[in-house]
Amino acid sequence: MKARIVTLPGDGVGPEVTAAAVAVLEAVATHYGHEFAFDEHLIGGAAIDATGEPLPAGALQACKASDAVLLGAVGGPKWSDPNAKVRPEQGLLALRAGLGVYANLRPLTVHPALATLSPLKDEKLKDVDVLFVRELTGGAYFGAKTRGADYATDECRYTEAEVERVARRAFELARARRRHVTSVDKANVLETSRLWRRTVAHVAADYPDVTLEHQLVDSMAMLLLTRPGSYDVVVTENLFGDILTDEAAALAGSLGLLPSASIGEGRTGLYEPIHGSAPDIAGKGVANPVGAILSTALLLRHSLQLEAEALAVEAAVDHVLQHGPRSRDLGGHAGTADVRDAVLAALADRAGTEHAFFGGARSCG
Ligand SMILES: NC(=O)c1ccc[n+]([C@@H]2O[C@H](COP(=O)([O-])OP(=O)(O)OC[C@H]3O[C@@H](n4cnc5c(N)ncnc54)[C@H](O)[C@@H]3O)[C@@H](O)[C@H]2O)c1
Ligand SMILES: CC(C)[C@H](C(=O)O)[C@@H](O)C(=O)O
Ligand SMILES: [Mg+2]
Repeated sequence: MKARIVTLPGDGVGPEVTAAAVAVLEAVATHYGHEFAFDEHLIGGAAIDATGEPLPAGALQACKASDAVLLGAVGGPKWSDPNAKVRPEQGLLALRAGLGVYANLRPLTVHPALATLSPLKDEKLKDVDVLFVRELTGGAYFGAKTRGADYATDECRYTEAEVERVARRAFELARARRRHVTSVDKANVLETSRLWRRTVAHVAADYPDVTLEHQLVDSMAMLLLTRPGSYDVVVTENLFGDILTDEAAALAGSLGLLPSASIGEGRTGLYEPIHGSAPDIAGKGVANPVGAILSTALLLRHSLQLEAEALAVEAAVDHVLQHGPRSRDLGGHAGTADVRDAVLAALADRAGTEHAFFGGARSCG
């Protein structure tokens, strides 16, 4: 198949992990007979430096016209002055809103070979398979903001329609999994959470085959560490989802491991690792590219409907996590390029085996 993919490397380690992810997509195209055209644009601090804006209009236009967008990360100390008028993160929020990608899927599993890196070193880890569905285009991120001489406000606003559409996504996804949804809110305090809880319960009535439980976010933060194996699909609002998924990444062994897919009603999905620009290790060639590479698997699955190719990328990553080489965050010494090359080799092996087995018959997807 032919596909147009916009890449937005961004800042810090963003360009390093994005380059590794693009190499994997290029290899998939070669091994499986696809044509992927890549079109790189600026976002974040790099875009501010070049144009004064965190998301130039041309970049957003190119994203909207593409089949999928692959993003690295934005932000960094250079652009973090609290008095700055324009910030890299605004570019990312404008992109998410511009593409209308309201559902951010963040899968969490713990690779058995990495279990010793997790803060939980016991049986609890082996059953961990959680899909976080984070609402991505509403809440405090997008409400009105004010700043006075000695105060500031961030309005947190949700409409029923915004909650309903992300809740439906969560229930649909649960149907293809273990049919359990945990909705996380702060309904004991926040009005938006009471609207959230009521709306999710209303949606649940259309999915009698899926069980729904409600959980307050503070206790959820604890339960994620004490019984992570009890969760299937976890749906929550924007800010809670941001925080809980970094916590979840620690269970997996490193923030560098987790991928994400952001989808809406439009045809273009946005794919990015959940980590940031990691200023402390940027430019050293040591960032873990696995979160970005696994984001390409989600891109192949959700935007291009290439399930076999997505599974091949995931299997190649599994192989590398099992046998190494490992980047520093996983206790190893490998650089970004070493991990990339090992994934590419595992992918080539697998594609070779599939071709031998199927006689190349499925190579054109
Ligand atoms: N999607 C995004 O673009 C995104 C996401 C999160 C944070 N940010 C931005 O990134 C900047 C830095 O934020 P932060 O330091 O709080 O979070 P961060 O995710 O950049 O880094 C947190 C810690 O995790 C480590 N880490 C992150 N990614 C890694 C990788 N691939 N391999 C190995 N280690 C990795 C870092 O070295 C650091 O110690 C901020 O400007 C923030 O707004 C952007
Ligand atoms: C950079 C920031 C705006 C972003 C968010 O909070 O959504 C990041 O933390 C993430 O998780 O993608
Ligand atoms: Mg985050």
